[in-house]
Amino acid sequence: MPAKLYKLDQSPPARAAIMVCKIFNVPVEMVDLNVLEGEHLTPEYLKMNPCHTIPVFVDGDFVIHDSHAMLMYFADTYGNNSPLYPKDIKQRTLINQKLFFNDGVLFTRLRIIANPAFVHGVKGVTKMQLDNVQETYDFLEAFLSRHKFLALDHITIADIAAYATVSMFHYIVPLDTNKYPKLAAWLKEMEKQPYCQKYNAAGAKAFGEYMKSVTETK
Ligand SMILES: N[C@@H](CCC(=O)N[C@@H](CS)C(=O)NCC(=O)O)C(=O)O
Repeated sequence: MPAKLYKLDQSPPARAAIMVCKIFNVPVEMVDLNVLEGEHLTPEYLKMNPCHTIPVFVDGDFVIHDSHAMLMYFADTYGNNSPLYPKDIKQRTLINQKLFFNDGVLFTRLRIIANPAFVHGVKGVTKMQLDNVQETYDFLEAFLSRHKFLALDHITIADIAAYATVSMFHYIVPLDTNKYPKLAAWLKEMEKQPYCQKYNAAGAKAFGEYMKSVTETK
């Protein structure tokens, strides 16, 4: 049986997994999940991923239920020493740190807004939730003042994971490009990457516009 990636194009972690699969030609069958129909809540899906999140990668009895772990696994297994995830332990640690930053800070701050709206139909957003997104622009600007990209001076899997998330932020919190020039330049550079254009742009736009429509301040 071929390996499968359960995904949803509107989901940032799923898009990051798709982009890295495509970059490294990971042999995988892509399976779309309809969250609105509860396809992530079936007993079969919960057996693979009790947390019922998307994406999930399954290869026989080997299951990965976190996109960041997937990116590391895809790079190590199919990346052939790619600079996207170098073997040098210090560089790797800097990349891992920014992958955890995406999961723990960037994506979490988006998920707190997006999940209630998309999964549970709860509309509206608090000022604090928007301020939390705004604050990530300060973090990102500071990181991008140290290196050209988030972890190093070249693109790594951490940029791909973070871009999948941050490319949606401006729909809910407009970005002041004068105040955040490094972040604006990083967004522009990432936007140019063919895999971002092909596998991120449409999903980010669709979900971003949806988010904009449901996030009037409470
Ligand atoms: N840390 C996980 C987070 C995945 C996640 O929260 N995905 C959202 C979609 S963007 C989801 O599945 N939400 C549905 C749910 O939690 O029931 C990852 O990186 O894969």
